[in-house]
Amino acid sequence: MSITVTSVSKSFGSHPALNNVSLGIDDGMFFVVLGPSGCGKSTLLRAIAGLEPIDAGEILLDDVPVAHGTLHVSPEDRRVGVVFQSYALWPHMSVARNVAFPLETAGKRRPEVNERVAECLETVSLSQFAERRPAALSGGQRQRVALARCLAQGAETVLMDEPLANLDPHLRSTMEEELAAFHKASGATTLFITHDQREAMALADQVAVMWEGEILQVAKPDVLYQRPNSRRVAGFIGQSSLVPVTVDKVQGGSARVSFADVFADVDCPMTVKTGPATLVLRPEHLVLAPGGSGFQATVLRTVYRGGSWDVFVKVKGLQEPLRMTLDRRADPGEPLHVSVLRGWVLPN
Ligand SMILES: Nc1ncnc2c1ncn2[C@@H]1O[C@H](COP(=O)(O)OP(=O)(O)OP(=O)(O)O)[C@@H](O)[C@H]1O
Repeated sequence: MSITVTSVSKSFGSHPALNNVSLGIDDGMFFVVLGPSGCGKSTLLRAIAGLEPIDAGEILLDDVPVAHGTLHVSPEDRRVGVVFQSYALWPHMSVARNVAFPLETAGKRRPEVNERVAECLETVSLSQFAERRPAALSGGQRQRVALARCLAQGAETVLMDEPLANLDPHLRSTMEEELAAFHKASGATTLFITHDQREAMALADQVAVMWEGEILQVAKPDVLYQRPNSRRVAGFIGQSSLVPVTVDKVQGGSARVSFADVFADVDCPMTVKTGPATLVLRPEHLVLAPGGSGFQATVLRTVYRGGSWDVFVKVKGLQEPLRMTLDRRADPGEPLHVSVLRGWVLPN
């Protein structure tokens, strides 16, 4: 099922939770909405599910309007499954019954239901808890029951609101793999909401970065990382140093830039012109230069990351330190020779 959101706005009192939001999700896509707490992610998901009426704009499912003007198609008639952060389980039913319930109400036969429930509980590693009540489960386990229920329904479109939020890191990455495998096997269009950029990068075909009710950029994860369209996206996705530079020369998608006494050839959007600009340097864009080449930098502080060190270096003429990753220890005060391998000039 494809999802098209066009110029959707929604306010709570005078607070705009969604401000002119537009996005297109193709049939079968794994689409992640990424943004900090309170930016409007859940409101967007609820609007698509039909749980929140919108003030303006239009929402189409498979090119059919479900919200527009006075039209508001009810959630039951939108054929989308929703997994919430708060698990919404029936407390008086066992785990297995919670998962089976939507299949039973859809009129599936008992052997088929049992088989499907067993499969889905296996997927979320909860087979041994099938007869427990939700109250006797941990938060993470309840979340997995909610996921299993959604998987069991085989919904054509699944909307997930931070479904992995309460899981410990190990289980979280297992569940990420399960979700990716489920998505591949089912082909269900998936809208996944998270504030965790690592999760977004791992799962998404496309990521929309959201900030204060607006969509800042929609792109594939690698494009978002390598070619952010603004300081905000560059700062929100991955680690970066934002360096004020002068663009001296532009040719196609590359630019020669200078800052302090440093010259570097980097990537840039076609729209960039010569003059002042901001350069995004990821830690891996900076490397130790061989044999005293490159420019001089002094180590300010280091943080051990298990196998590598985050190193913050001071460069004469730059106000902010640059961040790089080294595979050896470097001590504060140590002089380094550094060169710029790559970089990305932000659009003006
Ligand atoms: N029913 C409501 N009444 C009033 N304000 C609301 C309501 N629902 C959401 N808001 C406000 O709208 C804004 C967006 O909320 P929303 O839940 O969509 O954010 P979010 O990005 O999903 O946050 P989180 O990651 O913390 O769940 C917030 O400022 C929130 O306080």
